[in-house]
Amino acid sequence: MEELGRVDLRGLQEPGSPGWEEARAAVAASMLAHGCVVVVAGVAAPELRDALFGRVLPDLFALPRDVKLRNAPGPPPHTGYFSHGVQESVRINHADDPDSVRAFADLLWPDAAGDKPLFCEAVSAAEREMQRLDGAVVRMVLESLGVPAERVAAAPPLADANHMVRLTHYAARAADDDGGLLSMAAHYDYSFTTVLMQHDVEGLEVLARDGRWVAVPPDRDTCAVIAGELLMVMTNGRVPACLHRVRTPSGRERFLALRSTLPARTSAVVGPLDELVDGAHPRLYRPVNYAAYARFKYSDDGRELGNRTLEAFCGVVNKEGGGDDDGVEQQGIVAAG
Ligand SMILES: O=C(O)CCC(=O)C(=O)O
Ligand SMILES: [Fe+2]
Repeated sequence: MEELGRVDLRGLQEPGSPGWEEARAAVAASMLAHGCVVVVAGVAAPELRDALFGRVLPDLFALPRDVKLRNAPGPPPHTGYFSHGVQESVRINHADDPDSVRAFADLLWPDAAGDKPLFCEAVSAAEREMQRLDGAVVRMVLESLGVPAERVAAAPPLADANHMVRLTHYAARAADDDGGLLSMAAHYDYSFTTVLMQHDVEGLEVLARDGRWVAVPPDRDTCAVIAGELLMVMTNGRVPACLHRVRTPSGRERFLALRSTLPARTSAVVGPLDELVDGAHPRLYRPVNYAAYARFKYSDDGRELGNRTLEAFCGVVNKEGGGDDDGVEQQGIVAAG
């Protein structure tokens, strides 16, 4: 049985640092098998992580709903605030820019109320930590697939990206004796990657390659890095998008901070890297405008397809001796993972 990798990335953020190659092998093995790796973080000050989960997130979600709704700039999936079942979530685009975080804080706490400096410091520190981990994981995966370093550095997840942060609250509910209740149904993220920062309360589960649901422990010094659908497209299917869900059998209230990498511009088109398409690896996806894909995924038609939207939208069925995209059916590739 193949386990999810757990790799210590402390002090290992740059290619060439001692231990990089060993860590790269472990990260790539787990990402290529499961679309997920658990990384030991420990870069940001632990007191800021404690402040984020102990004060900042509870204060944020204690605000009245109409206040949180001020941050709702667009329809799904760009919604800045949504609530569904026990889940409630806010989204901050370009959260690597301290001004974006500050603008979000100003929107929710327009006067002096609320500890805005702590909010901004804790959210920005978490974003920086998750961005560093994400950058290392993406570099390691692409390097191990043989993509040249300069292409890796220029590729959209590492350059020209929207580093989007979502902060989520799951309300407490009665403990679930048989553990069957989901707080969030199984889904793929449409991002390149998502880094998930849990804190003490269990919830994240990922589908491993052998078909088992694996709970990712909510350790304070780790983050999970999962592949989204854009990374699967970009790597021509080599990295499977990670199917994941949220299940909290203890019923405890839970907070989560996540950071997703998206293309910086909604006009961006993502396709398989040329280096990853060859005779042995025929093209699996047509280039996709990610914003159009995201709209489709959350449309009525998309919802009907459940977790098979990517293949329906841009999957290529390769025929023996084919290569003519016009005659290609738009269905049929089964999602890896
Ligand atoms: O709460 C979690 O651990 C996962 C949340 C998630 O998958 C999402 O918001 O897309
Ligand atoms: Fe997700």
